[in-house]
Amino acid sequence: MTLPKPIALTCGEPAGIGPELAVAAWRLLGGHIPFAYLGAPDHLPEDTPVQIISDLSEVPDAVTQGVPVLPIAFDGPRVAGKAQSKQAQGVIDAIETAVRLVQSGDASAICTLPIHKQALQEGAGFAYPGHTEFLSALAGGADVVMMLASEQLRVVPVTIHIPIKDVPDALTADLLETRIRITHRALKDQFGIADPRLAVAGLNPHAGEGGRMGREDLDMILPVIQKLEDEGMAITGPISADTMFHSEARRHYDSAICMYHDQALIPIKTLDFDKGVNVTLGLPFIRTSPDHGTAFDIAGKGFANPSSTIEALKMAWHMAGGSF
Ligand SMILES: NC(=O)c1ccc[n+]([C@@H]2O[C@H](COP(=O)([O-])OP(=O)(O)OC[C@H]3O[C@@H](n4cnc5c(N)ncnc54)[C@H](O)[C@@H]3O)[C@@H](O)[C@H]2O)c1
Ligand SMILES: N[C@H](C(=O)O)[C@H](O)COP(=O)(O)O
Repeated sequence: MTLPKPIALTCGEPAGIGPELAVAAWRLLGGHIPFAYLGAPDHLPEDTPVQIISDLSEVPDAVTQGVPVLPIAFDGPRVAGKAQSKQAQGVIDAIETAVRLVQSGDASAICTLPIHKQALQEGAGFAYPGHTEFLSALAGGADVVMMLASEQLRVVPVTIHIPIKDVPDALTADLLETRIRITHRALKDQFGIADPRLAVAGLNPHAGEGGRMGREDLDMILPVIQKLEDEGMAITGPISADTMFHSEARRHYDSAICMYHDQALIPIKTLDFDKGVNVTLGLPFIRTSPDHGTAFDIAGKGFANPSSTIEALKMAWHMAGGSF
């Protein structure tokens, strides 16, 4: 059987926990999921056995000896816990390199370690609020969906990285319908669910309480749901967001569609912070990521939990056709 190509694992913010997570993942996965770290070899913890490679075809041999590293130029050493402006461009270069490798077919998927958005904006004028939007742009403006997924729950925020005050205006019927259709398709194609069931949250308290606490639920969300239901989609809502995440409620859907970032991410990070995976749907390639950020407060101290990174690598590998 032919194995999928290796995964390109981008370093993310070197001041964060990314470098130590890459090494922990390599040790725990024991080479069963071949990946290359795209970053600076000297940013990895001191005792790391590093295998410098120049091409991803070298990964299957290299990964049994050490962490395969495809070097990306960085200005200076890592300072754990403190982002340096001069290193912001290297972080972006690693992501762009990974995308080139997956688009050329040299990588089967990309997995991204956390970036610090503020550091990238201040250091390199990074114009995107996150990987999701940057990857969409690198893929030619693809309509994408941010999903966070774990064994217990999948969630999709319809609006993503925008201020809460802008949410009502950004939420349109077109956007909602597009995000739902992409999610539905991906649940079939990438998660193997034959007839996905979707539960859509309302925007307002009690999903608007019949229009008494806001009209978006009735005027915009409900008609989209009815249209998709008429087409045969298994979809319900708008549901009051405060009651759709308890264990009995979760048994009735395969993904929750939420109206804004924290409505979606608070429940999954509360239930499954250690094992949640951030996956971008709608791209012409596979992208996963751990569900946490750069964790500057613990970077370099050696106790960052690698479980979410391992789950992200496993999901990418599985989606690429690999087994583990
Ligand atoms: N995929 C990504 O690139 C991504 C994801 C989330 C947040 N971020 C960014 O990360 C930066 C910091 O965000 P934040 O402080 O809100 O969240 P965070 O996830 O970095 O940290 C929140 C808390 O969780 C802890 N934590 C996080 N990951 C951990 C791990 N693997 N093991 C043990 N403890 C862990 C941290 O120590 C901290 O106390 C922000 O710039 C944010 O935008 C990036
Ligand atoms: N919203 C994500 C989270 O809180 O986990 C995080 O910011 C990552 O987003 P990107 O994958 O777009 O960087």
